[in-house]
Amino acid sequence: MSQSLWNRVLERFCEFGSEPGALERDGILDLLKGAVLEGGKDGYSVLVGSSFIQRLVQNRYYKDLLTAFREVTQNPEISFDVLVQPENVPRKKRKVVRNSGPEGGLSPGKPVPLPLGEDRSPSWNSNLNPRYFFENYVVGVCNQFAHAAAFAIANNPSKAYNPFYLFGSVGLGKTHLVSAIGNCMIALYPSLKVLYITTESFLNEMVSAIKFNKMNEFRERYRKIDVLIMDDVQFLSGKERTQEELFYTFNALYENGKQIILSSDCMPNDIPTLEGRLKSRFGWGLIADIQIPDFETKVEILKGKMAQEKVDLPMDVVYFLANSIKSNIRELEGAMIRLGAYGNLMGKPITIEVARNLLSDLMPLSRESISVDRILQEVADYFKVLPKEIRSKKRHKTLVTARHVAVYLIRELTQKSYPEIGRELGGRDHSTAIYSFKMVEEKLESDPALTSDIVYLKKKLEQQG
Ligand SMILES: Nc1ncnc2c1ncn2[C@@H]1O[C@H](COP(=O)(O)OP(=O)(O)OP(=O)(O)O)[C@@H](O)[C@H]1O
Repeated sequence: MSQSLWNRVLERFCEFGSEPGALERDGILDLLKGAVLEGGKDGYSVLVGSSFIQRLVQNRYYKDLLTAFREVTQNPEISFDVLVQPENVPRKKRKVVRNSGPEGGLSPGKPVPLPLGEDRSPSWNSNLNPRYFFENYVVGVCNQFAHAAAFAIANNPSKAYNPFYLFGSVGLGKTHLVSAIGNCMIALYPSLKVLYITTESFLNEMVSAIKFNKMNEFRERYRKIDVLIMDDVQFLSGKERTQEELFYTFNALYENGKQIILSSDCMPNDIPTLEGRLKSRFGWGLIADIQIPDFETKVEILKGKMAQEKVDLPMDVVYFLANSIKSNIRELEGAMIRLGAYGNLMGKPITIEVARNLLSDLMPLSRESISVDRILQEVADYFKVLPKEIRSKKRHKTLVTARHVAVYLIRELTQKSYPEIGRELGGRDHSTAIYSFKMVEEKLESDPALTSDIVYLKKKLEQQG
């Protein structure tokens, strides 16, 4: 009953969508759909998944939600609290952790009501993607430093590090992290004017302002920002006029103590034809990078994305993806979505074989760069036997297991067909190779020891290329 009331409130809330802040609202909806409405005559509580969402709702959406709530219930007196629902929050702490939100101290515990704010609805469109926040950003060795810096900046705008320059190669989570800073800031400090803009949009706005003789308005708009988040500044390369305009914007903001956050795919010095004065300014504060994630971080990211997108893949397929897609998280995510869609549309279980066939375009490199001899050597070392024994006809237990594992890894990590694998393994028949592969594939579901053997060996082979 309460939940259907909540859904009606959300429907009404959506209808306020043409006002400033509508973009954020579209994203906040996803977060709010997971909330639970409790209560009755004396008042209602909305239980949300984390203190971050609590703050976001409280500081930015409360007034509109309350209006929607009152309209739907036709009760102008009614109100609700926003509480954190403890069991909705991930508790696991491991080497790779999903962050529990800003301020460290905002970690979930017993429900914490916040004082109801006065009207603090947004009148400023930050242009931030509301799906990117600290809580769904997985922290691993690859991004620990960048994350810590981002977190500090989010909590102390303009005081911690200014400017903050984040770089890393394609699809490694730069936009996610800089957006998380912005989203956290507007949750903690609702009156801050945070603006996220891509370098391309900045350029387009400027070109249009020049065309329509509106440069004063353009400059005015950028001078009144408290936090400028500019994504992909490598695209400044070769754009002299844009560089010049950004230089003036940068100076005005910096001199007024405003926070500047920049992301790029390389260090300032490596952006071709970037003016020296911008190069040096970009490095005035803190430069941090995001590196290629390790296997565990990729698995953790995949698990988070699967939960978010409601995709259910078996763990061996998750390991397979994390192992095969080397460096681009966007590709990893795309692969997961593709497999999820295939599973839904075809109604078939997703196996490693299916994944390999569907995603062959994403993983050609890993399948070409590892030789059969290397795989046999690694497997032999691991099981303390010799490669020639794996190829032999001998059938004692360790050798049989090593042979099955070798077949499985060759099939996974190379382009070899089953007949070729059979030949490589001492002239065996292709049906023997298929049997070995299937044996391992089936056992992976139920045999943790075998799974960890495979994961270890794959990781080792892939790392050394
Ligand atoms: N550590 C992480 N935790 C959770 N999700 C991540 C992480 N790193 C990347 N992602 C996800 O990967 C996808 C790509 O990330 P994002 O767009 O931020 O990358 P980028 O570095 O800005 O890419 P580009 O260089 O193309 O601009 C996003 O969906 C993002 O949520």
